[in-house]
Amino acid sequence: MAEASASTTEAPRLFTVASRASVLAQIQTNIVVDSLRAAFPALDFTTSFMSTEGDKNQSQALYVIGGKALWTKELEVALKEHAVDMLVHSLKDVPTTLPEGCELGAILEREDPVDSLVVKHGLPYKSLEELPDGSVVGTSSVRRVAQLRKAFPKLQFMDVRGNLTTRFTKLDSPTGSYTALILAKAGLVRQNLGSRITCDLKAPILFHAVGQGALGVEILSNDAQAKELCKAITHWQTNWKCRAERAMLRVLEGGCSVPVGAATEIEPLDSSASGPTKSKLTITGTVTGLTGTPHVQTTLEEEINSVEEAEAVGEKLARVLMETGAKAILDDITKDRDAKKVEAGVSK
Ligand SMILES: NCc1[nH]cc(CCC(=O)O)c1CC(=O)O
Repeated sequence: MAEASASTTEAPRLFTVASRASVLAQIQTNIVVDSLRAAFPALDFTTSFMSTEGDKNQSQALYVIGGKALWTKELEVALKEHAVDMLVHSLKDVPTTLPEGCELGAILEREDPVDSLVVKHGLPYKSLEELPDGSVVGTSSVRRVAQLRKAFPKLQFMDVRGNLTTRFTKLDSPTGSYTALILAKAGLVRQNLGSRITCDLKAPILFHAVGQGALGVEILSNDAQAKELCKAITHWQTNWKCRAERAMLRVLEGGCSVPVGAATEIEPLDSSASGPTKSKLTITGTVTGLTGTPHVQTTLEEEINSVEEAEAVGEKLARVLMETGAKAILDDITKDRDAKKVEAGVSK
């Protein structure tokens, strides 16, 4: 703790922890600041919230307005200008490759990473199986639609954008067209809306997104003090699992808008160890065609001793997936998207 405080000749450093201005982002930032304060009671922390391009542009499809960097770019500018010290992100929204000079300093303990079903207020259904034929299910994730289309061919999946409040208003409106929404459980729970969940959709029905449910803290690579603070709030099991998932996605070259799913478990093999220790990592990766087929899925189970070894397992998993059909699926999607961009008048 003492090493992290400023030298006695200078004023103590105030750490500004920043994120997007959405309700969820603010809640997540407060989780990070609470952990920092608990670990470093003598240091000063404050928060800063800014709206990003992704928050402002809610009408155009995500593949038109750009990739994942949409949510992080403005924040990274503030980080690089030293206007703020740490950025809090939903890890699943963080690109697998960060800009030069930035890195993920911390990954905090994951909430349940699964997706959940929320049914329109007043309707008696609990699960996707119970929804009447033709029901409209709202989700803007190609991963969810691709994986669910084959098992539920009689349901219609429709895009829904906006923050959680907007989405719930659209769902519950008596004249609205949605019968249900699929959302990440973690976001619902963190916003105290867990009571609206009618069921969880887990593997093997639906594999969650890479990094889903975990918080990531981005810092400048040359900020040794921030790095040390981040190390103290990192949950090593979540870190190993999510680094493996992200390494897989990096090799698959997918952003948030590719139908890649994951399910990861880690079992420490030395139960007496309190920190990172030899563990059994079990990771499943999936890549699904946009219509539900083809679907490739592989599970690797390996003993690992470090986060680097976790990443190596994720990379290996991606290579196996690529060789067994993922490459054809992803190439197809890229072609299709480029064609749509040309139609929409956007240069690639
Ligand atoms: N893409 C939007 C997004 N980014 C993170 C979350 C929820 C929290 C999380 O997964 O960590 C959500 C909403 C959702 O997918 O329902």
